[in-house]
Amino acid sequence: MTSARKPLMAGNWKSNLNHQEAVVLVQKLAWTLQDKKHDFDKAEVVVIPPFTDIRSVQTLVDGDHLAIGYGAQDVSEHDGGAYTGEISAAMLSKLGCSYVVVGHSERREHHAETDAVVNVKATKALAAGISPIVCVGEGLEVRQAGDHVAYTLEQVDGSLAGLTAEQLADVVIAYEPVWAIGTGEVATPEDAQEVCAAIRGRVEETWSSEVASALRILYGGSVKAANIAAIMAKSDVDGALVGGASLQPEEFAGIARFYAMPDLSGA
Ligand SMILES: O=C[C@H](O)COP(=O)(O)O
Repeated sequence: MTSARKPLMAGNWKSNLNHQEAVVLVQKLAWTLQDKKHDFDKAEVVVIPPFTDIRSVQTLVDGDHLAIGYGAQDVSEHDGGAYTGEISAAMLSKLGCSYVVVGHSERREHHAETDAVVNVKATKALAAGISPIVCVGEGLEVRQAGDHVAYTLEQVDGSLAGLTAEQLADVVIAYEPVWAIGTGEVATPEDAQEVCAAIRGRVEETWSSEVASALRILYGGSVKAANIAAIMAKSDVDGALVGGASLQPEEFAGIARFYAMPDLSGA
């Protein structure tokens, strides 16, 4: 991690927690971070609840002046109209969302989202003033074939196609090897660094070194308080997109406080 890029720890709750449980979790997270004197300059902390929880989280964050940010797990390709079930970027903006996850592997897999769809969603988010967290990453077969870098860079190319350098300033990329998501099978810090560095290199080639050096690239996949310090020690990893561990406030607070954690990797 380079100091010019503020680390971002984003907790993707996926389809977990109703709006009442959401309030309890965010309160516990805020108390834990406050108790441990978390330095928000050292890591931005963001929760990504289901749509139904966002209004409650907004009310809590605003009412208690919390430094915790929040976002959504998906956004519509459409601006509004006759698209039953879709949530537009303007709606998320009105709810105060700073971030939206686009192209999560679970949406790519279960909702057949292509890079072209992810590209439109990222563009809609940016137009509404919301930073897209664009997810990329390979499955196990691709990894075993040794094609993980090329595969992931193709997703980066397709998902970010046509965006300007100015737009890239508000984009976050999350590298999530699918085989490491929810499996307990964490990629090694070296695995994460290899692909995150390749992504940064591709962004430098396509845009510029200024854009690449300012871009935050997260790692995601079985991140825990016990392994985050080793992952964050890598120069091209700027944070984490956390699933399961973000549902436990103590654990997620420990991840956010990676800078105070011992590196237990033995590396
Ligand atoms: O969005 C988060 C990722 O899918 C990682 O999930 P996980 O930390 O449960 O492996």
